[in-house]
Amino acid sequence: MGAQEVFRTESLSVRYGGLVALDAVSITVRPGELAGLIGPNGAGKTTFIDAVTGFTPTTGRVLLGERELQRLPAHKRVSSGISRTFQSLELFEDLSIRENVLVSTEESSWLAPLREFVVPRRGDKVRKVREVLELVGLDGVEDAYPPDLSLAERKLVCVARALATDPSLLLLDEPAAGLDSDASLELGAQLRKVADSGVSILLVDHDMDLVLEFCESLSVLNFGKLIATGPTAEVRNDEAVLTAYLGADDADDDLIALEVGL
Ligand SMILES: Nc1ncnc2c1ncn2[C@@H]1O[C@H](COP(=O)(O)OP(=O)(O)OP(=O)(O)O)[C@@H](O)[C@H]1O
Repeated sequence: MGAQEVFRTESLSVRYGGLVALDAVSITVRPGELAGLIGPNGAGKTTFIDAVTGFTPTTGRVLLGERELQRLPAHKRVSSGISRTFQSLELFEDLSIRENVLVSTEESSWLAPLREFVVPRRGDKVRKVREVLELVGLDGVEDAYPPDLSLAERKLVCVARALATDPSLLLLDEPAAGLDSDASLELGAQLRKVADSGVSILLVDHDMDLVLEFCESLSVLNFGKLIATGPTAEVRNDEAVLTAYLGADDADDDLIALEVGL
């Protein structure tokens, strides 16, 4: 892998029966980059995240640094440095924010309780929770519960929880869904800070203002195929991208947003 890349897929493909949901997709992400992955509904964006994180069977290669991950189960990919969030908020409502984030610092090994007994690490973990909450701009919320927070804050807790595993690549599946445009832009600014701290981010989102404003590079999927990838300024003017969005019959909010953004 080149020095300018931290993450790369090569010809990553996913089939669901007769449907090719992802067709030989090759994407790279650079260190500290906030990269965007966009595409119309059903284009294969979540499938790409599932494929990279080991949630669905694939062909092709997934590389993080020099390490090949495509044959590893999902939990080993996490310990190798890939972390993700899900489209739905996956917070435990009756656990405090501290406990919600602590969950992802727990080791999956059966030896973990023994190790914890010999060398207790709860203090380190609590410090880690504070550190990742600060990184997403949520200082002092550890003792609150998810219902006490705004939707935007709860989404940032999900990002913090993904950060608590010390990933070198963070995959975010539509973190701005349901946020108004101001909250979405605030989220983008916060993600920019996370990327600046050295964590590379691949951001899947429908919010075109968000990706055009904050992402340094964009990859565009359509019907499972990668139709463009490169610096945002180039991809936003790409002919195939304009056709995929503006040529679509279904002019829903996302497409209108891209049209306005373009
Ligand atoms: N588990 C599955 N089994 C069968 N087909 C699936 C499965 N998951 C996704 N698909 C199909 O694969 C295609 C890609 O879906 P995917 O959810 O990856 O798209 P997306 O770009 O994330 O869409 P959206 O923007 O609506 O979230 C769609 O045609 C979808 O119906």
